[in-house]
Amino acid sequence: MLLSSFCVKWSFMWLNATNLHPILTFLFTLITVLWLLQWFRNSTNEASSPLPPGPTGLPFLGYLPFLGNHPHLKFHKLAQLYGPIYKLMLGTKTIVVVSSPSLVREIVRDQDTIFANREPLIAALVALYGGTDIASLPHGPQRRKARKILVREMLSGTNMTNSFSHRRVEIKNSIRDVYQNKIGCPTNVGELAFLTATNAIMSMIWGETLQEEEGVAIGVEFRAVVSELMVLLGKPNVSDLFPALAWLDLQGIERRTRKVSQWIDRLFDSAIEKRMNVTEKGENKSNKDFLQYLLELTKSDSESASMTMKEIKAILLDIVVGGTETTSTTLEWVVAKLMQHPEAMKRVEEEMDTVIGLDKGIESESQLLKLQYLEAVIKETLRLHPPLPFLVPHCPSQSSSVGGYTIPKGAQVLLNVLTIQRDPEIWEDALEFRPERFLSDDGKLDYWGNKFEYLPFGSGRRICAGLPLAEKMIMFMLASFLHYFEWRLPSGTVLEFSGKFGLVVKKTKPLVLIPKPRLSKPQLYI
Ligand code: HEM
Repeated sequence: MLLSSFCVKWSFMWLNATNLHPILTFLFTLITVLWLLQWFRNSTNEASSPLPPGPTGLPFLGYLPFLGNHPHLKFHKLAQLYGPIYKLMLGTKTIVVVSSPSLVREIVRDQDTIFANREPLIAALVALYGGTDIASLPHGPQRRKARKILVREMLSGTNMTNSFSHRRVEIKNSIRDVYQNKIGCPTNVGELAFLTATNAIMSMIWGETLQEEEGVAIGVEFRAVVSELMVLLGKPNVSDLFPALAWLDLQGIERRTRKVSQWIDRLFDSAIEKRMNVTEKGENKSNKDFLQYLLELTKSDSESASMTMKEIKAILLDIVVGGTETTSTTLEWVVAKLMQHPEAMKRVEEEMDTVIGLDKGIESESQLLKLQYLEAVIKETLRLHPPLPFLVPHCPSQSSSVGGYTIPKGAQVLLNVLTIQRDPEIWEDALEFRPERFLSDDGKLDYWGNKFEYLPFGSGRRICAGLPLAEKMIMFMLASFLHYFEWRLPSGTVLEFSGKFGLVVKKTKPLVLIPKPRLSKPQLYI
């Protein structure tokens, strides 16, 4: 019955289409064939073991027309309707959404080798050096090598301690800038956080390579570029969903991504050229920055360590793009939550007054380690507003069974952290902002993804490679912004908490606040 009514509708559409332009006729035929192939493939799978349940959608397009402007909220709603594992089609792509800790465990622990793969989409291939960056590479030796270089070299315990001074200088610069130029003025908190994070990360990567004024100018433009890239990477792209149509680039995503990535490539070229000039002159031999270390790998004889220039740029991209928007978005959500909950803000301030003191600045990492309530506030915000609510899609290298359902090879698997972290079956008063819950758990819920009910950084082989840096940066920036300044909403402003979809979900309406100094001595700001 369903099939026959579909056939009638379809023949009607077909007849109309054939009266149109021959290109449309060609497209129509192509899409029909692709859809039938997909339908046939799915029915064959279903015969062996069922695919997960899920909404049917329209022929060819699948669920695409129903996703709306807030796909993250739609995926969250569908989890409530279809349960902990559901499937939907977006064009020719199978999307599987997994929303329970026990099924996540099956994926990132029991079958991690199969699911630790990625299938980079067109925007990622264009922007991320042909998908040679850590986040896009499939599970295998090349990814292991790149990840090892990032995690063991740049983010090793020693390097994290040594790079504290870089973070301190850049955060101090931002504090001075706010004190001198923004007191009493509406200030975009996300933008401030982004510039601070970018400067701190760039300073760790290539130290003094870029001059100060050049750095500030780059920072402002860089934010626009990275924000656009995150949207382009997260947006459903017709070219991915219907590969046969990719050459048309109907939404212009490939063209826009190419433009953005050329901008970033020029930035890297300029930094690399300057670093090479400095190295040739024989300067900076003792205190190597990360770029210098990477460039030395281009000359390494060992195959397991040597890197091409393209691979180096891909790692740089992982750090500067992967580390800036995520960190600043988290910070913006945290400050927004604290503005909404003045009692929590008061407790944060009291803790800082006791640990640091109103007559002192933040000078060491050990001070930050004592700010336990602030840490709980960050964790609670990441629970309610994970910046990557579905992580980065995982893609099984072979068909596999999860929760009794087949997940076909090549499906895009979204681990629905948003729904898990707001599940009332798991969390008491799940939708309430209650940082205290992280104080009474004896530190069991950390960021390392061992408890599958709390995964803002993912879990398993693909867990965020920048986690040690992310943790330190958020804490340091946040503690500084809140210790040095008191923030208030401009009159007539209403706080709102909707998120704008992209790979990173950031606040739709930027958080704008007015700062006022908190500390007793002006010299602490200079
Ligand atoms: C608050 C800040 C951050 C958050 C919330 C965050 C979150 C995430 C998440 C959810 C993933 C995907 C995990 C998965 O697919 O299972 C990821 C991957 C990744 N992140 Fe982060 N991240 C943050 C900061 C950073 C920083 C500072 C860096 C770089 C220094 C970084 C580099 C990476 C890389 C390279 C990957 C890919 C890992 C892989 O596929 O093997 N991230 N991050």
